[in-house]
Amino acid sequence: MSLVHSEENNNNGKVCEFAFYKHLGNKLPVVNTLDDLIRELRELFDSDKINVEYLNYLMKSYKSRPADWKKYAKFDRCRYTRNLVDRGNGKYNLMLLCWGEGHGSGIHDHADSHCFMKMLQGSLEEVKYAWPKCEGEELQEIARTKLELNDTCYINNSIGLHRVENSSNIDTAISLHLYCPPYDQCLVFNKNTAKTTVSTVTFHSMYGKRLKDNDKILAQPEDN
Ligand SMILES: N[C@@H](CS(=O)O)C(=O)O
Ligand SMILES: [Fe+2]
Repeated sequence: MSLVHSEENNNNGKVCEFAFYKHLGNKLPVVNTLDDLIRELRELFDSDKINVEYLNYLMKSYKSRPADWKKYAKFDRCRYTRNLVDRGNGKYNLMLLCWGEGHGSGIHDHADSHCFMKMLQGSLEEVKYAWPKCEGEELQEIARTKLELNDTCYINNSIGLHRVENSSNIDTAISLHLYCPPYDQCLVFNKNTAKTTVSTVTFHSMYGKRLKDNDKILAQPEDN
């Protein structure tokens, strides 16, 4: 499986409105519900070549409707949770991340995975960092983005590292993440020293069912 850009997309990696449209032969699917989105994603990933503009289009065109996803939205008091929605035939993981007030991730990479993200509720701040040149140096911030309802964003290791935070102390936030291929380990970085630790990521629930604590694998990235 590989991710490809539409040939017509010469807009420096930005999504070209017409690229996927031409790719589809002018037939755009209707994505009204989360089930529509899941169906269209599965169909897209049936192919060996995944058109990135089209995947972006699908993530953008779904408009969040809480009734669609509330069965997956399970929070923890202490940290953000990862809740599996669909395994996409082993080619990708689609999941809901539930962020309590003040919850955030540590600074991390995404292994060899492409990460597409969409806001379903509330807002989050994403801070991107450059890869450190050597251990011992402080990580350099390269971008800071506020993500509001229905916004989408994308990251992979060639773009850099990031951390995500719900900075509100009154509202929770929920985001939808697609990782292809799925990954279960990533690197977590200390902001001041760039020292890394390997972190195994896990699910809080799968298909709407909470996992017992002893079914969960090791730890999730630490905040720092
Ligand atoms: N990539 C993180 C969430 S985020 O901070 O982008 C995870 O899957 O746990
Ligand atoms: Fe991430």
